Amino acid sequence: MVIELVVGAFWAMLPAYVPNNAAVLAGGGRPIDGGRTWGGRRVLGDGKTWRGTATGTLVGFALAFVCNAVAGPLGAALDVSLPRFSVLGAFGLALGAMLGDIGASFLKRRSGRERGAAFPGLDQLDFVVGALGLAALLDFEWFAETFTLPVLAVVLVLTPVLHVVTNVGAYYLGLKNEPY
Ligand SMILES: CC(C)=CCC/C(C)=C/CC/C(C)=C/CC/C(C)=C/COC[C@@H](COP(=O)(O)O)OC/C=C(\C)CC/C=C(\C)CC/C=C(\C)CCC=C(C)C
Ligand SMILES: Nc1ccn([C@@H]2O[C@H](COP(=O)(O)OP(=O)(O)OP(=O)(O)O)[C@@H](O)[C@H]2O)c(=O)n1
Ligand SMILES: [Mg+2]
Repeated sequence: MVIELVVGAFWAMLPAYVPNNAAVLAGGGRPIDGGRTWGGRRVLGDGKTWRGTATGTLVGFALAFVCNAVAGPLGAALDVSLPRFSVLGAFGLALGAMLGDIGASFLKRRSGRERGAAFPGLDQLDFVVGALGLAALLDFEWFAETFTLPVLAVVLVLTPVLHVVTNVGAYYLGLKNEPY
């Protein structure tokens, strides 16, 4: 049924959703590009740091094991079947989410956008493409079992909505400088 599909898709994406939240909360320090420029513009910019990337990846990866531990009782209480994460699948989702976001910053700088500028569409889906791509690359069997076509369709519709809601929430809580 639809509710089970939406809850399952949200659950399967949690290790990809949380890394960017954690990076915002823990970010700062040395930028990944070390201040280097390409074509007169920063390669990535000060918004992509080693600390944010490492913390985001670790938090997303660790969350997958918490999810695995509670999926049984929580699924039973909600009367839904919640997907489990393989080690490589979890790592792919967490690191891939960070890499997707970093890739988007690279594209933003190449297209002349300064740090913090919006790139509608890319901002909402960069981490989804990175997360699903790396998870599929690292553990395709688990990926194909978990991210069936209906689940992928829900992820593509649900994520931009959640991204807008969390970013506007984080902006009004003073955690982000821009509401996107
Ligand atoms: C475990 C840690 C360290 C933090 C978790 C805090 C938290 C409240 C997580 C919610 C996780 C979640 C399920 C999010 C799904 C939505 C999603 C697609 C998020 C993608 O991340 C966006 C992030 C950075 O965006 P960008 O790098 O692409 O620019 O947005 C910023 C988020 C934060 C700074 C984290 C804290 C956010 C809040 C406290 C916002 C308050 C949230 C609401 C009012 C609504 C929450 C709604 C949902 C969907 C649960
Ligand atoms: N890999 C990352 C991703 C995010 N952040 C932190 O989270 C903040 C918000 O993230 P994001 O919106 O992705 O970065 P922007 O500063 O908007 O930069 P960009 O335009 O390059 O996306 C960043 O400023 C930075 O403090 C980080 O340290 N490392
Ligand atoms: Mg931003």
